Amino acid sequence: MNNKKGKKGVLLVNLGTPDQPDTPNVRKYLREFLMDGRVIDIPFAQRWMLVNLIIAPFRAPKSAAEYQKLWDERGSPLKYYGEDVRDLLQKELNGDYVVALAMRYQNPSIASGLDELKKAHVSEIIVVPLFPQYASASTGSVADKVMELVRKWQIIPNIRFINQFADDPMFIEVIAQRAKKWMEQHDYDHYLFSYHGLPERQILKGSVGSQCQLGKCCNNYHDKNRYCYRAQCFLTSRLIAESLGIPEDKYTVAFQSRLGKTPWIQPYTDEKLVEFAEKGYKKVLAFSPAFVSDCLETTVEVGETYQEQFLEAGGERWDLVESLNDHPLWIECLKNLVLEKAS
Ligand SMILES: C=CC1=C(C)c2cc3[nH]c(cc4nc(cc5[nH]c(cc1n2)c(C)c5CCC(=O)O)C(CCC(=O)O)=C4C)c(C)c3C=C
Ligand SMILES: [Fe+2]
Ligand SMILES: [Fe+2]
Repeated sequence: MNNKKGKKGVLLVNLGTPDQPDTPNVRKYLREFLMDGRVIDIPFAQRWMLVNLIIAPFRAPKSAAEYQKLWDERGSPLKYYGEDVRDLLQKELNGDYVVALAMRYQNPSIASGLDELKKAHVSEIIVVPLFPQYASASTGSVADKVMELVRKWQIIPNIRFINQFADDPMFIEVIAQRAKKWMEQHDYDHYLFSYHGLPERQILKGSVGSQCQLGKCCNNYHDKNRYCYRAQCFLTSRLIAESLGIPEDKYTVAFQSRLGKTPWIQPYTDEKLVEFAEKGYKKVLAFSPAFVSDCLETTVEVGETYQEQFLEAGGERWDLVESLNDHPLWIECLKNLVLEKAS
């Protein structure tokens, strides 16, 4: 080999999606997903009973119906945009890099992505969990799985994890550009930044030295709450709002998709949207900046379910800013993260 340093590998990892939008495939996906101890962080036996006897059997048919709304001729957007982004990033990085795509749950698996990189004899692996804000249930789980697999290798290459990019200027810029298209066409009364929720205890468990007191600390992002998911969500929202000239009193940060009975981080999106209608807001533009591609949580939950609820509560217009998907600046942003270049 001429190049003594060898190629470097990039492993892009998103959450995962069912193979098909039918009940058996959704059940299989939910089982793998929710049996992850970083997602449902309770003792194994309790988790097993909750997932296998309650959530998977009852939730699977309902979720499958939602997935059918999401599916299009190319399948699940989370997967096909992942494939597009992998191919575009491979073109952008020169031949010194091999880019592989993996999903934390279901397919293509992290094991198959790592295998691809191993076969390419990469000297280093850069793992990019496709979650802008760090959470143990998403980013942490990807790192956990990669380490579980790689620790069995005879030769362990250098590995670098990109743990968050909540304030990356190019990431912010793509969302702002997508939003401008809507803002040029409509005069919105209010803007909503809706993020995937988390059980409160998961944030508190990561709060070293108890610096994170939910609701009190998250507006202020600093080195001690750097990995507080809620604080990062506020940070992303503030940066997008600043970039679009949206004043503080015209936007709200909220959290969606709670599961189970324990408290999740607040405020809750479904409660906020009713409050918006009660306050007389007629036109709302929603952002989903926890997701890099359109998926069930964005297109169906925010774009359809919350839209219906807002209109029923008296609102007149509810639009959703598309995710980063295959935007050229998003590919540029990933390239910079991999090359450790400032955006
Ligand atoms: C921002 C990243 C995500 C975090 C953090 C996260 C935590 C988390 N999720 C659940 C439960 C469910 N999430 C579901 C779908 C889903 N979640 C994310 C991302 C994060 N989840 C995405 C991108 C998706 C959509 C995937 C797709 O195929 O489009 C689902 C399945 C759908 C449903 O039945 O509603 C569940 C369940 C928990 C419990 C949790 C943290 C504790
Ligand atoms: Fe989720
Ligand atoms: Fe916090």
